Amino acid sequence: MIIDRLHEEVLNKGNVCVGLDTHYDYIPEGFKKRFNSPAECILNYNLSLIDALKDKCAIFKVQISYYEALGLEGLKVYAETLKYIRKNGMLAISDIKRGDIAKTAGQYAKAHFEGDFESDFITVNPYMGMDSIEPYEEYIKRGDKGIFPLIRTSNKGARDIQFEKLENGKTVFEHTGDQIYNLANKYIGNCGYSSIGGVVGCTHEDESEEIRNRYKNMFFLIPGYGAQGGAATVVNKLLNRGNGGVVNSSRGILMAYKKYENGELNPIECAVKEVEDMRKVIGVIHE
Ligand SMILES: O=c1ccn([C@@H]2O[C@H](COP(=O)(O)O)[C@@H](O)[C@H]2O)c(=O)[nH]1
Repeated sequence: MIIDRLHEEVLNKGNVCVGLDTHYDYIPEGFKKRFNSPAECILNYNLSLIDALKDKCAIFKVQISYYEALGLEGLKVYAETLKYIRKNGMLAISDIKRGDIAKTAGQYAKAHFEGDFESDFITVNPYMGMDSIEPYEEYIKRGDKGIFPLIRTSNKGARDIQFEKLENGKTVFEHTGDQIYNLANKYIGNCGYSSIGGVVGCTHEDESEEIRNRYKNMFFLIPGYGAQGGAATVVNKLLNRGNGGVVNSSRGILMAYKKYENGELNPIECAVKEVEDMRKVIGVIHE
């Protein structure tokens, strides 16, 4: 199962998930000067980061919106970035957050688990119901693909809907998470986690320990670290003896150079330092 590979990557390289939400504005002027177009520059920034970080992170997450926003040129960069990650033996999460009726979800599955945009994991939005997740199962069953449905997101607005109490006494995110968890239990790998994981942000502390205990076999994609202010203490509650999750930081790594004097001259080295620092504060126990 694909989750066994991710579990192994965490054992070997720690819990960092490097987010490639690569906006042209995030790249320093000196780096930009070497290229003829924003698309070419973004691709080269990504490739340089992948080369420098592939031995220091568990996985890369590519946020599709930053590439879609640049039209066809951007989508070519998106495809090339995914190809490069996977060609280097690394795993990729495509952060696409799709959610639609089953027939349409089937096309999303084909689009992101095969062909030009093939990825190892995708994020999905389960709030249209469990039938919107079913089409991905065909790929999960085969063993080499996985999904991360949204459960409790990192944004402030998560409280608007996901934290609401239902008549059954559960919050909306627990009700959703429980249904995902039931399905996830069909696809447990040798490592004890399922290839159906869950997105749980590290910006809301209160229920974090409870969430970890409620979803024991669920591998978490944990966004919110760095630019959104998510804390290492929350991350450690969501992890399970140092495994069971990867922690994403995108802007915090892409623009790490801003923390250092003259950092813009060496943005890739600054990103490496950021990932190394991140590894030191999260998920210290591995077994
Ligand atoms: O709950 C969620 C789900 C997904 N995300 C995504 O993670 C990254 C976060 O970027 P930062 O720059 O590290 O804040 C981004 O791609 C989001 O779309 C999330 O933040 N929260």
